[in-house]
Amino acid sequence: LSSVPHNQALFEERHLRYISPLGKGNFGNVELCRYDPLGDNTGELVAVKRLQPNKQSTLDDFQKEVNTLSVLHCDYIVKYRGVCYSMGRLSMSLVMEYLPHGSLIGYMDNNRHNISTRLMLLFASQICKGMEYLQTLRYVHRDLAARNILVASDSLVKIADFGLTKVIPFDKEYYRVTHPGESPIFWYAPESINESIFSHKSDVWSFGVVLHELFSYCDINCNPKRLFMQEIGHSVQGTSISMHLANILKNNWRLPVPPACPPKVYSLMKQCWKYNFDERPCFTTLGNQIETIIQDDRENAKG
Ligand SMILES: CCCn1cc(-c2nc(Nc3ccc(C(=O)NC)cc3)nc3[nH]ccc23)cn1
Repeated sequence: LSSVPHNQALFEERHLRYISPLGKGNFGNVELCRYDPLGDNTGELVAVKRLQPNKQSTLDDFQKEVNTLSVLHCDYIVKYRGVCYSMGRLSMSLVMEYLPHGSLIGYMDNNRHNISTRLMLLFASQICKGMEYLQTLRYVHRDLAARNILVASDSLVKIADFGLTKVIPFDKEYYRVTHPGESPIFWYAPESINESIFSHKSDVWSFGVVLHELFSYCDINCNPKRLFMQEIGHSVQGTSISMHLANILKNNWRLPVPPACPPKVYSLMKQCWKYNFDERPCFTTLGNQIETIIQDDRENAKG
C-alpha cells in the first residue's frame, strides 16, 4: 500500500477474502470481505461493491461512482477505503467501511418497538446534514431512499450508494439525464418524472419520502411504491405508471400521514412535496426545522 497515495488505498485481490453478501446497489452487489494480507484473520472487515457490468452499467459509470465517493468526507456519508482491480484492470471493486447494523429498512423492521420519535428525528437530521454537505459540492444524489441509508450504530446513520449521483454544471441549477434507466419513480419529484430534471430540490422531495419511510418504520405494507400503486390502481402497467403518478401528484394527492406521525413532521414532508421545486425548503432550512422539533420534543418530555 506504500506505493499508493494515501487517499487512494489499493487493495490486492488475493488478500480480499469473501465472507457473505450484504446487499444490492446501483450497478452492483455489495459483499462483506476481510482484507487479510497476513492471512491470519486479523485483517479488517470491509464492504466491497463489485461492478456488475450489464447493459445499464458500464465500467465508466462505476468509475464515476468511485470518484464521487472518494472525495466525500462527511460523518453522515459511508466512508470510501479504496479500490481493488482484478482481471488486470478490466474489472474493479469499490472498497468501503463496513457498517455492522446494515440498512435502515432492516434496522427499523427489527427494532420497531424500541425506536422513539426522537431517534427517528435524529436519523432524519443526520441524513439532512449529509445531503447539505453533498449540496456544498454541487452533487445531486438522485436515489435518496431508505434502502440507501445504512446504520453505523444505534445513534448514527449514513448515506450510501452514489451510483446515480451527478454533479450539477456550474452554469445551471439542475441536471438533465438522457437515459432514465430503471428509475425509482416513487421517490421522484414531478419535474424528474416529467422532464428527467434533477436538482437539490428534487433531492429534497426524495428526502420527504425518506421521512415518510422513517415514520412508517420502513414497514413494507405502507412503503411508498405500495401506497402510490393503491392510489393509481394495480391494473395500470408499464410506462403509463409514471404518467398516472405524475397526474395524481399534479392533482395534489400525496402519501398519507403515517400512523402516529407527529403533525409537525408530516407538515415537513408536505413542504418537501411542494409541486413547484422553488417552493420546497433547502436542506439547511429542513435541518433547522428538525432540530426545532427535537428541542420541542425534549422540552415536552421534561414538562
Ligand atoms: C445501499 C445499497 C447497497 N448496499 C450497501 C451495503 C452495505 N452494507 C453494509 N453492512 C451491512 C449490510 C447488511 C447487513 C445485514 O445484516 N443484512 C441482513 C449487515 C451489515 N456496510 C456497507 N458499507 C458500505 C456499503 C455497505 C448493503 N447494500
